[in-house]
Amino acid sequence: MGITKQNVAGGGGNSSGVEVMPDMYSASLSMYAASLQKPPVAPAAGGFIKISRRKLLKNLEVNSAERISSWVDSMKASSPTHVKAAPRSLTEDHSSSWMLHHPSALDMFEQIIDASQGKQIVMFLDYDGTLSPIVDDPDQAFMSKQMRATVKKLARCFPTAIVSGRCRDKVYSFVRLGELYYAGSHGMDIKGPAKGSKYKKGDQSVLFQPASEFLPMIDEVYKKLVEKTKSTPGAKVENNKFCVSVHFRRVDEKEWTELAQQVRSVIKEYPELRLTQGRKVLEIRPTIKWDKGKALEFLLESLGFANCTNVFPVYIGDDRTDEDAFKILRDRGQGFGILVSKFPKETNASYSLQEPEEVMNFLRRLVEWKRLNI
Ligand SMILES: O=P(O)(O)OC[C@H]1O[C@H](O[C@H]2O[C@H](CO)[C@@H](O)[C@H](O)[C@H]2O)[C@H](O)[C@@H](O)[C@@H]1O
Repeated sequence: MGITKQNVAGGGGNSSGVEVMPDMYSASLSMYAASLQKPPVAPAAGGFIKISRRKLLKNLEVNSAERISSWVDSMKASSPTHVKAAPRSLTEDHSSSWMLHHPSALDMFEQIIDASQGKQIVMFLDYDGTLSPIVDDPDQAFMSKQMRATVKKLARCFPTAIVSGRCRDKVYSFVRLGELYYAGSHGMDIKGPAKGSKYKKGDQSVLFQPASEFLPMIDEVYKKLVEKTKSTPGAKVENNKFCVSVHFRRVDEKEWTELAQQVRSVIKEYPELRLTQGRKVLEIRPTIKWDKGKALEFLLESLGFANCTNVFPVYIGDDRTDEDAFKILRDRGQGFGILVSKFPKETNASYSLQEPEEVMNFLRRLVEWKRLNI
């Protein structure tokens, strides 16, 4: 394998180890950028920056308040109710121009197949919001029987991997298909098929966990977050093994600032961790240079397609964390990403699908095309 532990170690967040990925709709983007680009203070003679303790504490407080406020702006921006607040005509114009650049993968099916001709299609599927509809309770995010049957057939036709922010065991308990590759914890926990995949390489099953030394820390942070957020009604902390999710889908918007402060008060003690955001969820993970994009490259390599030109990876996902994988495909100029979204979003994906039902239809068409073209 060309990917080692050494080249995944290293910082991914800013100097405080905390990074929020802001949403395109948010005015917070510029505020966030500005907060990262504060003019440097000129050092005094001798290389020291002279600053009184009182001023230092005051600065820390202000920075912390700014950071909390940019988190909350970003939390609001990721909520469709805020996105819909734009004037209707503007939304419609934006929407149709977005669809021109990211057409439906179902409408473009023939063109997609033409582009893949002669190449090995490899399928990468996100779970929540892609294979299963978004629901209020993360423990109830089941995929339908029909979707499961479709993914099973898909895996007979093409090498297939599930790439999820969830803990690998949890996503496996939802999907229950032993013939797939699974990358849990945003790609930080990769395992090859347990049984009967014709795409399995060799006898050994792949197992790759680039963040294993963070396990005790993540466990500790999970417990602290559970304790800290228990006073916020609706907050739910999920242990995803190599990362932790703090859900605010069921938290009243008036409590979001309080929740952000609670999360910040825990993770400020851990510069080795960073914060990113998904759909109504704050995600805390190690600052190693590893994400769903790196997991995609690792899996292609494991499948024997490291330097191949005749491979055609297709990645389908709905979340900000899936953008890392879309970008890898765009940069490699191989295959493409499909964003699952009902709303226009800034994305590196080439095509779009509106919801898991459309994802299932797209996968069924792939299976049918393969059946007719063996
Ligand atoms: O990479 P994914 O498979 O998309 O995982 C990302 C997060 O998905 C889950 O949360 C999301 O789905 C929940 C169930 O529909 C929903 O309640 C929540 O608001 C969404 O953010 C999962 O629970 C998280 O741990 C994952 O990080």
